[in-house]
Amino acid sequence: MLIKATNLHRGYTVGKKRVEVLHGVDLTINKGEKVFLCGPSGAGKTTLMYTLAGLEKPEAGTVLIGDVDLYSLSKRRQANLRNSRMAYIFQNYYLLPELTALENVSIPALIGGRSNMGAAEAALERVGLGHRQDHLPAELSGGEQQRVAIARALVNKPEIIFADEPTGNLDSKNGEQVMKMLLDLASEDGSTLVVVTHDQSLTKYGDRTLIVKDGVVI
Ligand SMILES: Nc1ncnc2c1ncn2[C@@H]1O[C@H](COP(=O)(O)OP(=O)(O)OP(=O)(O)O)[C@@H](O)[C@H]1O
Repeated sequence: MLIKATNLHRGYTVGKKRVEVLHGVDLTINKGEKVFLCGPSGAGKTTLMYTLAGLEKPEAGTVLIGDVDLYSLSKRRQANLRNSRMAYIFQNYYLLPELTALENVSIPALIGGRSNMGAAEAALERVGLGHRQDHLPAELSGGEQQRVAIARALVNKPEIIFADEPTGNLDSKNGEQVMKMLLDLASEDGSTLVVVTHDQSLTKYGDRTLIVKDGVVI
């Protein structure tokens, strides 16, 4: 067991209205597993992933990462845990526009206090973009930008990669290529992968698909 969530609750209050999103979610994800979170729009997939990923504190319940109770840690220790053991990929890539592809990929190493351009170059090679390292994000296609974001996620060899609709902005052919690349590279490194997607046709590449519906995992 690498991730164990127990009885997670999360809702939002907007004005006077309360929306319950997670109603007591329990799940376990094993080391090296590739898990998709699917389900209808608004079901709470992103909320669940953010909660597992240390990005959104549940109102009740616990998230264990290995034997560490994530939200019982101080904010600083949570940040250290995220930086050292996790990586994130988002639908909108979130590359820094004024930095080159190579500089973007090197950021996680710089945050960790290690300047390692060699590792960043190697990660860009792994996603097939060694020849684009000096390009700015605006000079790359959507699929290429997401491959740079994948290289950035891989560069520190994280234990867990969380991806929120990583192919949501790509056409179906590009999306399938990018998803396959992400799964293959995570497998090579033995990383655990948690991916939110609404595209059920891509879930065949994973080990397990969890359906989020009405605030629970079914
Ligand atoms: N910060 C917020 N404030 C208020 N409501 C929110 C907030 N974040 C999410 N919600 C609500 O929580 C519910 C679940 O949102 P979430 O983004 O987790 O769903 P999802 O399954 O990922 O949806 P989609 O597939 O459409 O992205 C939605 O009804 C949404 O409006």
